[in-house]
Amino acid sequence: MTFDAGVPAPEVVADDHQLAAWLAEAAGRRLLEVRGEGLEGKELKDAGDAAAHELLMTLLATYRPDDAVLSEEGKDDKARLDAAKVWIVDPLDGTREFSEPPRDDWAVHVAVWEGGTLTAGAVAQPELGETFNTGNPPVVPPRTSAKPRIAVSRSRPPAFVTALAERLDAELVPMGSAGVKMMSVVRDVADAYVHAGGQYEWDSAAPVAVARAAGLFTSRVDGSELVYNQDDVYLPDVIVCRPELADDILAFIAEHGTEESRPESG
Ligand SMILES: Nc1ncnc2c1ncn2[C@@H]1O[C@H](COP(=O)(O)O)[C@@H](OP(=O)(O)O)[C@H]1O
Ligand SMILES: [Mg+2]
Repeated sequence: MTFDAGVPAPEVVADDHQLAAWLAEAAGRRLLEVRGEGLEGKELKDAGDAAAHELLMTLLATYRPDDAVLSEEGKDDKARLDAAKVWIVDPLDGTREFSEPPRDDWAVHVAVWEGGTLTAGAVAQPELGETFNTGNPPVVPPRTSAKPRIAVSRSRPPAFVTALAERLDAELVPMGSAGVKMMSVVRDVADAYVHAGGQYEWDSAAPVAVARAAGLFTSRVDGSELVYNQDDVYLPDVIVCRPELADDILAFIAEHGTEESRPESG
């Protein structure tokens, strides 16, 4: 089967925000197609990772031939460290959930890094028919829950987040994909996503760009800035939350640490 991504309009090609959204949406369509091919388990995971990566690499080579790319599924070309602009992509975030139809908690991440900072980003959630992006930043609705809700990994929730939830009198909302969890804060499905113990730049770059554009608080768990396009792309912790929760979350972590978080389990 030959997938047809279509052709982006000239104004889309001319704008990083719009191109990021178009690319994430196209890769999402490709992933929906792969999901319909009858594969299961590891075969479905591998097919999804590969198909979305290959499509994004082809499209980026076509529309941004001069820019560098850092992809979870590609070889890390360190030329990106000297590049003016780098596209940081996670072709399929929440691979585990992608392989468990009809779950909808998986995403495509496309971010742009330029001059030391994230300048654009898009997170597609194909099963929701939504592509959150910095070109048309989402408006965070008023909070509908008096009790804070903390989005947490469904397969490997860090132990300290359970303690944090007790302190804040919050409830945990388990779901897959780092991008889906950050967008859940944008969508008022959760009020915070707090993670430590392992992750890479592609897991957070695009959703952090979108969350910032939507006015949410973003940082490392020690309150320092999230920094991208580093030599070592391991970026193990992140907070995305409604601004009014940031002080309490940072204070709890400063006091108790994140030590109990479990190491990578695959
Ligand atoms: N401890 C850890 N070490 C490395 N990567 C981690 C991790 N915890 C979560 N991640 C990555 O963050 C993403 C979201 O995970 P989770 O759904 O458990 O919250 C997944 O990305 P991928 O699906 O792209 O591999 C996962 O691999
Ligand atoms: Mg990922």
